[in-house]
Amino acid sequence: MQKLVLIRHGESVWNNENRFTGWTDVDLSHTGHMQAINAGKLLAKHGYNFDVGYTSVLKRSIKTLHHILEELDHLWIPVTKSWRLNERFYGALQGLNKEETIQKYGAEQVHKWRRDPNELPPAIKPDDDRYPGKDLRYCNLTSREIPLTENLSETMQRVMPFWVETIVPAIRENRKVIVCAHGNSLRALLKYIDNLSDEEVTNLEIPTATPWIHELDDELNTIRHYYLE
Ligand SMILES: O=C(O)[C@H](O)COP(=O)(O)O
Repeated sequence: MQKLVLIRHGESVWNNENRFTGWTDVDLSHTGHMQAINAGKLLAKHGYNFDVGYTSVLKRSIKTLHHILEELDHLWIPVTKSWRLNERFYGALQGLNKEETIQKYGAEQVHKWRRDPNELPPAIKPDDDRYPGKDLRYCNLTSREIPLTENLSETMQRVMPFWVETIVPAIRENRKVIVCAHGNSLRALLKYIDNLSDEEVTNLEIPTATPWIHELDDELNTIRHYYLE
């Protein structure tokens, strides 16, 4: 039996301001830093340690993992950062306040944008300042890989190769793995590895900075999962 630890980043400044974030590189709030440190302390208290860590290329997730590894005195382990673990790209919603968006478009539409796996938020255009193609960290992506908007199914399509080609081989080599990512990239990952239905994934809400333990069998199917307390 292998234990895989998944964790969503701590509260970000825009989580706190209730704004759609997506690929915007927003920092952790003070609360977010504290949540991440506490998550590290909790993992330490339960005797966890890791051989390898994976995270996105967004600082709220990178810093959360860093805090955790610092608390475990494990800052030295290899950490791979990949755009494939980024939050879902929220298109033209990025930067908007979620409550104001509900007032403008209605609760039903906003719920669909947020939780329907097949609903696409309004797209940006490549001349938009929010276009990731303007950001150096994405310079090796093809134009097809750079999103203008994304639904959860598309997020799953880009998370999946990272799971299959990078994380799975590490688990098969018996390495102890922690993945620190985002609400929707983790939902996408779970949809794939646990074969969740659209309805199940729609109802899946992942709290910030709470270690989520997945016990896996030899085929890497989840036997059980729980949040560490
Ligand atoms: O990108 C965001 O705004 C959040 O990290 C996730 O938002 P959601 O819960 O509205 O999908």
